[in-house]
Amino acid sequence: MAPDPPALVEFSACCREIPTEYSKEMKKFGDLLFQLLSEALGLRSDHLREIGCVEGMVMGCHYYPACPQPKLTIGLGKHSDLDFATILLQDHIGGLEVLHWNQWVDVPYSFGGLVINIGDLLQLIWNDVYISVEHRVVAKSVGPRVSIASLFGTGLSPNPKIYGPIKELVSEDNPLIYKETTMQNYGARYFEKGLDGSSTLLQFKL
Ligand SMILES: O=C(O)CCC(=O)C(=O)O
Ligand SMILES: [Fe+2]
Repeated sequence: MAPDPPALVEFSACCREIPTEYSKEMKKFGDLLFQLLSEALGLRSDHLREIGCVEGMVMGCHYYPACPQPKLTIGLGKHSDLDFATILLQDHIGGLEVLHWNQWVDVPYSFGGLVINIGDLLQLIWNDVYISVEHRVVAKSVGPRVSIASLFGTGLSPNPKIYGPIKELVSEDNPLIYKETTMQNYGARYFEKGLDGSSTLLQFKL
């Protein structure tokens, strides 16, 4: 949906306006979110925007049908997002879980609530100051469940920008952990590996 949103005719007539409107609001919210994240790290408030963290946004719309045998299947396997950050809207069915101290913890549905997931590329440029969250979606016997993920990053689209740990966040106490990469290269490694439960970040450790 950003930087080049698809032409309206590419959407089915029934879902032209709401997703377009929603993506515009998410883009605005993304601008604010990355300002706050910059400030939280003691950087200038426009730091993350200036290096292009809000330039690209992909919207992933998920549909999980009700499952007759939820114990035998999984909605979406364990992974961390490859982008800078994701703003996630889930519905009342729930099922999203995050891995915390090796335990799966439920992320309950909250009316009007948005879940923010830090992605791999933010962990890389933050040099592990904050960690990209591993998460999954368990199958449910009720449903369908619908969720919309607004992923900030340009994924596999050509983008020459090079990303590496932000200088201000590297110190004697927090030495350089990751190699530099483009988003496209990171995305290619991420998809090549697939959702096997391990982190693509390991391939970028120095
Ligand atoms: O459906 C969900 O709640 C999670 C979706 C997700 O993890 C993703 O799009 O990366
Ligand atoms: Fe995800």
